[in-house]
Order: sequence, then C-alpha cells, then structure tokens
Amino acid sequence: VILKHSSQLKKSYDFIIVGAGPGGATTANRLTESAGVNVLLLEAGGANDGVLEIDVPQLCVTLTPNTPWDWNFTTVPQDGLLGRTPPFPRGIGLGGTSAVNCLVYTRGTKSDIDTWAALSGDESWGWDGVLPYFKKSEKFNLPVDGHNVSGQFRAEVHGFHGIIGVSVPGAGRATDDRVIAVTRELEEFPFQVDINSGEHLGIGWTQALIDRGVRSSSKAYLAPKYLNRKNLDVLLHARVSRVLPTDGALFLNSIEFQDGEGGELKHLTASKEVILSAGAVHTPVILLHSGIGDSEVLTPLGIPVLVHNPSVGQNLTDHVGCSITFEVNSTKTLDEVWRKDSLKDALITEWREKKTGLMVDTSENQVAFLRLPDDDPIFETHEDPASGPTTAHFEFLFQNGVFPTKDSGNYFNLPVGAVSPASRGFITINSSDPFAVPLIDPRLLSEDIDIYMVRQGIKTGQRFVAAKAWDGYFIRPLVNLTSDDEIDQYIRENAVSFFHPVATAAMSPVNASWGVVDPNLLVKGVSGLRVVDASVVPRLPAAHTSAAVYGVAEKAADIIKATYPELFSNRATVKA
Ligand SMILES: Cc1cc2nc3c(=O)[nH]c(=O)nc-3n(C[C@H](O)[C@H](O)[C@H](O)COP(=O)(O)OP(=O)(O)OC[C@H]3O[C@@H](n4cnc5c(N)ncnc54)[C@H](O)[C@@H]3O)c2cc1C
Repeated sequence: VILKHSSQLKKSYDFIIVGAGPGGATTANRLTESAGVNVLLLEAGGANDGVLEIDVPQLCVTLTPNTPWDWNFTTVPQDGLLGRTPPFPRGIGLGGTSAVNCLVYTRGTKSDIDTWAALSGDESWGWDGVLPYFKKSEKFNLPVDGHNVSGQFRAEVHGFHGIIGVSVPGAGRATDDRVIAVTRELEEFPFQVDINSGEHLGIGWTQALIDRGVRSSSKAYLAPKYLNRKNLDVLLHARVSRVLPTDGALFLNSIEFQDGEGGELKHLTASKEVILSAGAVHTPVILLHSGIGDSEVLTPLGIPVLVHNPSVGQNLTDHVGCSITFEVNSTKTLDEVWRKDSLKDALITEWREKKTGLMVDTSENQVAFLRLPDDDPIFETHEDPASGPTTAHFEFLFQNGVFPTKDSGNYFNLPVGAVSPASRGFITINSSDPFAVPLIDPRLLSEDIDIYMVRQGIKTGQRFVAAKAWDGYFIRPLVNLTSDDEIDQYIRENAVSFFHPVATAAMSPVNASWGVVDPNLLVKGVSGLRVVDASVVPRLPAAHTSAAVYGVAEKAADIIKATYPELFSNRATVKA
C-alpha cells in the first residue's frame, strides 16, 4: 500500500529500498512475491498519477528538462561542449526516470552484456545469464493498430508474460516506407529485424516501453494488484539522506530520511538489508554522505570516513550526441501537431478514447545502430571503444517532426549519438548537506574519439538522406555542415547528454581494487547494504539503459532470494 503518512510505518521491515525507478520498483515487487517478507519502498517524489504527459508516449518530449517530474540537474561546465552546462534530467516520483524517459527499449549487444561478466568476474552476468531476466521483465504486446508484425521483431528473444510493456510502433508515419526502403538501397544501412536479439547493427523498427498505447514505466511493477500486497509499503516524499551503521558497526542497515518536503529527519532500520536504488546520480551521493567514498573528498567536508573507496561516483559513462535537421517537402510531420493545438487536442482525444493514433508511439518509428568501418583510420591511433566487432559506435533516431517546433516549415530530425563512448566522468559532492545539489561531470566529448564518432555519424546521416528512396522529400539541411571543422564546431555547440549515465557504483570482482559492489551487488567493505540500479552496471551498453536496469533488478531479486532461503520459501524461478 501507499502509506498516507509515516505514522503508518510498521515497526520493522526486512528490506528497505530507496527509490522507485526500474531498480527499486522491480526489486520491491519481486521480493514481496513471498508473503513472509516485509518491504518498505521509499521514494523522494510523489505518485505521478494521472499525468497526461507521462502516460501519452508521444508527449515524452515535454517531460524534461525543468518540469515537476525532473530533479532538474545540469552538468558542471563541460570543456568538450565549450563550457556549456546542459541539462542532466533525472525523474522523480514513482517510476523514477522511467516515467520521464523517451521509452526506447534496447538491451545492447551480446558483447556489451558479456563485458559485464568479464568486468565482474562472474559468468552469470553475461548475455546468456541476463537474457532470461530481460525476458522475465518484458510483456511484449502487439501494436494497437493491429498491423502484421512479422519481420519486425523476433519472438524467440522476447518475453510475453512479464511486467513491462514493450511494443513496435502502433501508428504509421509518412516516412516509414522511405526509411525501410533505404535498407534495400544502400549496403551501409542493412535492415535489422530485431535490435534486441544480441545483434543490433542496422536499421530496425523501434521497440518501445509501451503497453497497448500507454507508457509502461517501472510503476507497472507497483500496479494496484502489487500495491495491495500487505507486505509492501510505499512511503512517498521520503528522501533518504544517509545510510547508517547499527550500533557503530559496519552493518549499514539503517537509514536517515526526510519525512515530507522540508520535514524532520527520521530513522528506520531494516532487519536484513538496505537496498539503494536511487539511480546513477543519487546512489553515489547517498554513499558519499554515509562515509563510503574517497577520504580526500569526505574528510575536508567533515564527513567521517567509514570505508575509503575512491571508486564511489567515478567511472560515470554516458552517451552524447546532437541532432541534424532537414527541412522537408511534406506537411505530414509532427511539426504540424506541435504547432496546431486543434490537431494535438484531436489526437489526445483519440488517445483517451481509443488508445490509437500518433500519440501511442514515441518520437521515432525506426532506430539505427551503426559502426565505423573496420579499416577506419581512427583505429590506427585509437583503441576501438565498442565492446565488440558487432557493437555500434553511433545511433540514429529517425524523427519525422521536431519538438519544440518552429513557427513554420516541416522537418525531419536525426539525433546522432555516440553509443560506445570512451569518455569517463564522475559524480561528487562539495557540501556536507546531504540535500545539496551534487556535482555532475560526465566529461562529455573529453576523448577525441567520441567527437569523431559523432562527426562520422553526422556524415553517415548525410549519406542516408541522400538515398534515392528520399527523392523529392528533403529540401535542405537546417545548418550546412561540410568541413570537419564545421561539423565539430556544430557538435560542441549543440551536443548534450543522451541521458544514460551508469557505472557510478560499479560492480567488480570480490577482491578487485576498484569498483563499489561485488557481483552480488553488495557494497564492499560493509554489510547489510546493496545497490540495485543503473550505478552498478559496470559498462554502458550501446543502448538506452532502462532495459539493462530491469534486467539487473530482476536478477538481483533472485540473488537476494537465494541469500535468505528462510524468508523466501516460494523462490521464484526464471524460465529462459
Ligand atoms: C530524458 C531521458 C530520456 C531517456 N530515454 C530513455 C529511453 O528512451 N529508453 C531507455 O531505456 N532509457 C532512457 N533513459 C534512461 C532510463 O530511464 C534510466 O536508465 C533508468 O530509469 C534508470 O533506472 P534507475 O532505477 O537506475 O534510476 P531512476 O529511474 O533514476 O530511479 C531512481 C529513483 O530514486 C529516487 N531517489 C533518488 N534519490 C532518492 C533519495 N535520496 N531518497 C529517496 N528516493 C530517491 C528518484 O526520485 C527516482 O524515482 C532516459 C533518461 C532520461 C533522463
């Protein structure tokens, strides 16, 4: 149940979970499948119920930045972006960032996930070990327009009985046929039948986190039928400041939290564990304020050091990129919808009444994952940053219409993102106030191969729009980009985070001298404390990241169940 007030809290809980995004909501749901276990889920934000912008997939573009559903962070000045401080959105409230994201469902490649096994020293974190959990979380559903989906995905790599809705587009776009026609025309853009099969190179139909036309966020794991469980309590507007040891030992099973916005600080203790699922920004922040981190950061701030671990908050990896935009010879673009309230209102009414029409999909009906050629001269001087020879260097999203729209004209937008970046940044703190805004430094484009990937991506995009399949469609690019210098300047002026930070509390082998959690996701150097969210992902897949977090959390739940057999007599088993 969602508690109305903290006075309704039970005297004790077995597990206290912090944060209701994909990491926390999934874990809370799976642990409470067993009636013998009491779980409390704390979330800093509210319920996010009945928010049209959240529920309507196409409105995802309006959810960040600078809205009530976003923590509204920006990065520190980014040298690679000419000193700019772009937004660094993170969702707040039930669903976390999965309530404000752009819904694209991508797992990354087999070699991306196999790298997790190599880095953690635990084979079970490889593709074969994680795939059953991707499937377990997933409820693939047919698109709402009822079109024939054969050749648009591979059923054998999907789950149909999970919790998170995944679907292919449910409304056709004017550009669909042309995008797919390019795959028949130009060899460098092959068709990829399923971008989530472990292989992702080529252009494929978008798979999106949508359940019969409605956004499917991690709130699906907190649907009423789960919230009715007597052993699951959820407390909203409860912001955790620190994790604390019980009786001065290194058993960190207590939390301090602020009860309501600006409310008093309270303490609670879990009999078994505290599980941090506050996301790749807040989890390291909570660890640092709890005294787990680099003593050189903590001591000057007067924070007593419990465990000196310089890895906390480090290794921040994120995707980066920018869009190129082309004016087009068509009025059948989303620009018209964003510009004309009457058109938008009609589509929203259709969505409300029938869950059909353009509002049922996210911004793009197709995506592409593409590589630099194997003999690209960059590899004479730089190591290939991709996880393997079939993992992409850059990604395209094919958007038939720009948001926010321009006063006139119609446009095709091609966001180009470097998806195997070499740059690494960090999250840190510069105040002993646990609620102070953290310092977020993803160091975007700090490695020159990253801007190279975006530059080559833009050039590849220019070849894509020059295909015969587009004859008569494109009028002109919005910005003329020809020389490398021009392109690089454009990138540095326009690139932003593509919103996929991971690895700030990374998983590593038990005895490694780096990393924050072990392969069971237990925080090193203490007991009673685990992390289940994007921060443990040791290497960023060449993919949008929520699928990874659902997979991690489903697996984490089974790890926890196996750790306490006395509590989880009915242990859930995963069917591959
Ligand atoms: C604009 C945007 C677009 C994106 N697009 C996509 C996409 O298309 N596809 C995709 O797969 N991924 C996308 N992502 C990324 C994806 O949503 C995240 O990777 C995923 O949600 C991370 O899950 P998480 O559980 O680690 O953290 P989060 O989802 O961030 O959840 C953390 C939760 O913890 C809460 N919390 C934080 N601190 C505290 C505290 N101290 N006390 C209590 N609660 C706390 C937060 O409020 C939040 O609810 C996007 C992200 C953004 C910002």
